[in-house]
Amino acid sequence: MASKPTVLITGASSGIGAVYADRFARRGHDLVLVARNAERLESVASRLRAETDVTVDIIQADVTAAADIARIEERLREDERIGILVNNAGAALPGSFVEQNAAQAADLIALNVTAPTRLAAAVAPRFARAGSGAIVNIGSVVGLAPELGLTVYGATKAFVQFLSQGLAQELGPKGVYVQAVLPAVTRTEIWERSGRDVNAMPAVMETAELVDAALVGFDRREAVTIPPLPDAGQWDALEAARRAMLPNYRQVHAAARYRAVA
Ligand SMILES: NC(=O)C1=CN([C@@H]2O[C@H](COP(=O)(O)OP(=O)(O)OC[C@H]3O[C@@H](n4cnc5c(N)ncnc54)[C@H](OP(=O)(O)O)[C@@H]3O)[C@@H](O)[C@H]2O)C=CC1
Ligand SMILES: CC(=O)[C@H](N)C(=O)O
Repeated sequence: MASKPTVLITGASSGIGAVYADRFARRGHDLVLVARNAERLESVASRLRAETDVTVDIIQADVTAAADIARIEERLREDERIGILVNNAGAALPGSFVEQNAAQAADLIALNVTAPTRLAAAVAPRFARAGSGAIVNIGSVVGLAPELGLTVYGATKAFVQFLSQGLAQELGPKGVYVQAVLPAVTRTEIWERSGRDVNAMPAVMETAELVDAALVGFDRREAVTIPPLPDAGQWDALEAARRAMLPNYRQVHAAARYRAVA
């Protein structure tokens, strides 16, 4: 058995996932790479096999297809070499909420919400039993910003963040590390695929810088890593404000401002 855990990365055929594959390979981790486009996956895999000593398997799969995700879940449950899951596969939608339709929203939720939840659920019991392992979930700063007009996409990413923070609470004491990574605009195909021009954005991070920063957070075992945020204190303040409200939710009566005036 390899001394370093194998890393399973979804959405590794391009963009952020392909850079994660590169970086974990260079750290000496064997890889299992997942995406729909087998040719592109194989191209990433063969380059990494040539440039590093690691073993790279590919799984051609659509994580929204029942039979395909079942195969990945089985691999996560049974392959004890896999010690890190990177839930990265994702997409965005073109247009505004009224320009999108219900089927597009459901498809996006299947990809950005259901798939990472299922994969985390498949692997978490084994990691918890072993007392080790890591789950990295790629969210987005859009999940913190309803103002941006990317409502369904942002809602899926808010879910990813909550899922990650909740899993960190549940699994952290069992020795399992869970990280939410929240990129902002990063130069990848997601923009073109969702009908947007990344070059029209005022600030764009390159994938290498994004992933290298995310891995600094990973190595520090941060629960939430926001690579573009200059002042970490702003995130800490948001978390402190949220936590300060927790004891106030336990009430028998509605708050005074909601009581009917006699
Ligand atoms: N780029 C950005 O500005 C930001 C991106 N993110 C997040 O980063 C993650 C990676 O996206 P990014 O690298 O930007 O975009 P890309 O479009 O370059 O990568 C998306 C990856 O997901 C895979 N994928 C898409 N749909 C499926 C599917 N149904 N089944 C399996 N794999 C799938 C794609 O491969 P294939 O087509 O071969 O299946 C591809 O490898 C996403 O979760 C995204 O939301 C977050 C914030 C900002
Ligand atoms: C909106 C997007 O497409 C982007 N992936 C982001 O999260 O910023």
